[in-house]
Amino acid sequence: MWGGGSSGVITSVPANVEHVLRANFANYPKGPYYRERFAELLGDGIFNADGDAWRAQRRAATAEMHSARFLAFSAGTIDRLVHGRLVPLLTRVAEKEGAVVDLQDVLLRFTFDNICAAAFGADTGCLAADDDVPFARAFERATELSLARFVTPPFVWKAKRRLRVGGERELAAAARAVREFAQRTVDERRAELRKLGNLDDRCDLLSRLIIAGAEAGYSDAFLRDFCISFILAGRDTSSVALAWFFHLISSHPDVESRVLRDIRLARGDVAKMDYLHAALTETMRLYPPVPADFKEAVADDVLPDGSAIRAGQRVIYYTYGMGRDAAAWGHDCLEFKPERWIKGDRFAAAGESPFKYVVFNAGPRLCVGKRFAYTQMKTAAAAVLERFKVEVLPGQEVKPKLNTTLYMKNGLMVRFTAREQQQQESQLTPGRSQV
Ligand code: HEM
Repeated sequence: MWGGGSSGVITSVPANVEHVLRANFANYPKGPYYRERFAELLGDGIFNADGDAWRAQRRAATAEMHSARFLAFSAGTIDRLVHGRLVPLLTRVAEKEGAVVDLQDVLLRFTFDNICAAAFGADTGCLAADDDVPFARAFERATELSLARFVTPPFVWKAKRRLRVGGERELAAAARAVREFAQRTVDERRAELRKLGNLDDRCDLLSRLIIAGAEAGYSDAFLRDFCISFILAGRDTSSVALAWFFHLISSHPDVESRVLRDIRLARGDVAKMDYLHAALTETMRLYPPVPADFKEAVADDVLPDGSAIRAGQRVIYYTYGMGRDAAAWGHDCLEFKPERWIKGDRFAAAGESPFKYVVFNAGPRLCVGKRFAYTQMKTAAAAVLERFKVEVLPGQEVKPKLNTTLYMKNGLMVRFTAREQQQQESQLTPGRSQV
């Protein structure tokens, strides 16, 4: 990449990916190229860290996120947001004659609120707000401007950073706003602990880490960076997956019927929604929220397919291409078929190498939020689909945006119709199909 100031190999071969992500893990950290570009926003947070700093945060994150306490708490935050804010908002849209909404935008607001509630115990209120929320806006700008560094020659953005001009000046301000918000939340939570003597009523990650930190000695910077990394990792990925899911469902009525049946049979227990789980998994095979990712080699190496890698070069693995490879998925690899993931009537990924489907990464740096993400996506999809028929407006161009997250470039304009209303209308209008 001439502009980006780096070189390397791009691959979609599962054996190469397994080599990088697991077999020779120590040789492929995120590396300085990544760290430098995200330094202002992420500091030493888990998403940006390698070595001991990464290991310490990974251990803390895994212990907390797999605890029964956090699982119950996060399911509660998801439920409250879905039923207390998302469904009422969509009901208002459905009630307005002819109203159209950008579903991707609504979902992005939902997941931002959700990840902030889980990470900080903070109510950012994006779903309820008519306008942009300053913290969310600062976070978005800081992310966009950090990513711009990946495609700008280093001497250009480094000179702008030194001179504090243009996008670099804006990045410094946006990252400062994010870090100040995070620091304020840490200060307030520590003050609450001093006042009450405990944080027993709080189950968010920050509060649990403050308690755990009494022994482990986590600094304010550790806590702040950890939470910011979590927001970056968890804010947009599940919303774009959901947006692509609704898009695919709208053109596959047979899949929609099976999803609805699955939702009804599960009676509100998302763990039992196997077909919905499969439909989301299949959506992300075709539209992975993180379409490509990379690691940087510490020492010279040779990949299993014979490609030579020099120290400092990057290995980019192309998740989007891997999901659409006939060699891995068969001649129907471009078709949306959730049945691929069903054995009997249960979801089954068994037999699939985790290095063939690297949507959540694989190996020691597997996504920590995978379970959270599925609960969140299934709860939201079930609540929406059982109440509304989602009609994607015809004539719009739905296509991916060139970005590190697979957003829809122009959003997804949809209309909602309440299911009961839709049933009445289809009884009155002969020929209109009923789901
Ligand atoms: C559909 C939704 C999601 C997808 C597809 C996804 C995908 C990924 C991928 C590809 C990575 C590896 C990134 C890298 O190493 O470069 C990752 C890491 C991570 N994800 Fe997710 N993610 C999702 C949702 C979430 C959520 C909701 C959270 C938080 C609750 C989360 C937390 C994390 C964290 C903390 C890491 C860093 C792990 C580490 O480096 O050890 N993710 N995710």
